[in-house]
Amino acid sequence: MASAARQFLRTATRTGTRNAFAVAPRVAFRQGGRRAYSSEPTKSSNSTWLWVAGIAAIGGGAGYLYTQQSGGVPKVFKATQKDYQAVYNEIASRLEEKDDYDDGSFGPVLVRLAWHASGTYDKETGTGGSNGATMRFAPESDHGANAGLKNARDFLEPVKQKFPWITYSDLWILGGVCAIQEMLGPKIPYRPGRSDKDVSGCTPDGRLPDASQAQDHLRAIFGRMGFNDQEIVALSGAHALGRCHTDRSGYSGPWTFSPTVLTNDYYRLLLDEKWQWKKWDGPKQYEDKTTKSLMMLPTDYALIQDKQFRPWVEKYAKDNDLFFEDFKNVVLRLFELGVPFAEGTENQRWVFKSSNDE
Ligand code: HEM
Repeated sequence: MASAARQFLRTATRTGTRNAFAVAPRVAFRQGGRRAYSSEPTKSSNSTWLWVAGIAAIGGGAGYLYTQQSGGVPKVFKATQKDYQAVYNEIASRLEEKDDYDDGSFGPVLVRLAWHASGTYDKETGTGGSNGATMRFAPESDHGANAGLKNARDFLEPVKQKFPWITYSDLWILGGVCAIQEMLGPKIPYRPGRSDKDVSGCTPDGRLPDASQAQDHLRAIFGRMGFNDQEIVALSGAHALGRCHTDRSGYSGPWTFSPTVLTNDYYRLLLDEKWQWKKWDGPKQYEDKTTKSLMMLPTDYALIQDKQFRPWVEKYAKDNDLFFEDFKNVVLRLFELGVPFAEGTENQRWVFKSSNDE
């Protein structure tokens, strides 16, 4: 099913089926009901749940200890892989159910939330990163780069209500992992262990990339997180997913014809299509000359203009398996930036079962 769906979409893109992205959500997610939730501000802090311990090797398996204050008597709950898989399954079924958003899925905006939670990391000071979930608070929630991510936080809030023992920071990253896997991307191994910080942990504005810039800026921003050229190109492949919104970033449109399925089409389209400046009142962005329905940001286009980046674009355009392998490795690192995991847990990552597994 997974490969059939991908094959269909790849064929649709190659043969120029222009309504392919209208079809994509039907392939990745089935029809479902609708409910409305709101999470802001963080009224559902884990006031009754106190995170008390890091990873504990108990009975041969990794677990997390939480206490619930119930009538003054603390009860200990040890979350295991099975418990995190249950959270994964809940996110996956909500993705399938709530298919009336954007191109038919909350998946892309969940990936963006996990990335923006992580991408504030600064290796020099050790600040920022996916530990903390400080985007729950202003000023970080109001940073221009985070416009629209309330949709993702609200989407995950009922999951937090159902599984109050999970921290927001572990949940947001699990949301990204789940979305990538459910959109037919590679399995992303996962480690829990993030704890939530208060408003004082908010990072300063300006740590996330500015799409109007070029290669020097990309190297400065991603270098600050500890990533090299190859990793910058591999991470950018996430733009196969989702779209730009004029009321968020100011930019407009999707990068590929199948924005709810992860493929290497971003690289193929970058190389194969002719790109021209879009004539409009909005910020400078590229559009494809053939259909004028796809877009590239100046930072995306920089990947084929730069001599060191371009060979990686060419490699990933030719080889989807290589892209998936490199994407898995770099996203795993991105999602763990700034997290003080307990020693000895490097080899204790979990791989969750996807709903599309055989
Ligand atoms: C290379 C530097 C990057 C820049 C300048 C950039 C910029 C942007 C912009 C301007 C948008 C549109 C936001 C909107 O209007 O809703 C966007 C969307 C998105 N970005 Fe990036 N991004 C970068 C890297 C990444 C990385 C590393 C990832 C993940 C690994 C990522 C994942 C996404 C996703 C999935 C969306 C679609 C969100 C949606 O559909 O709501 N981006 N990005």
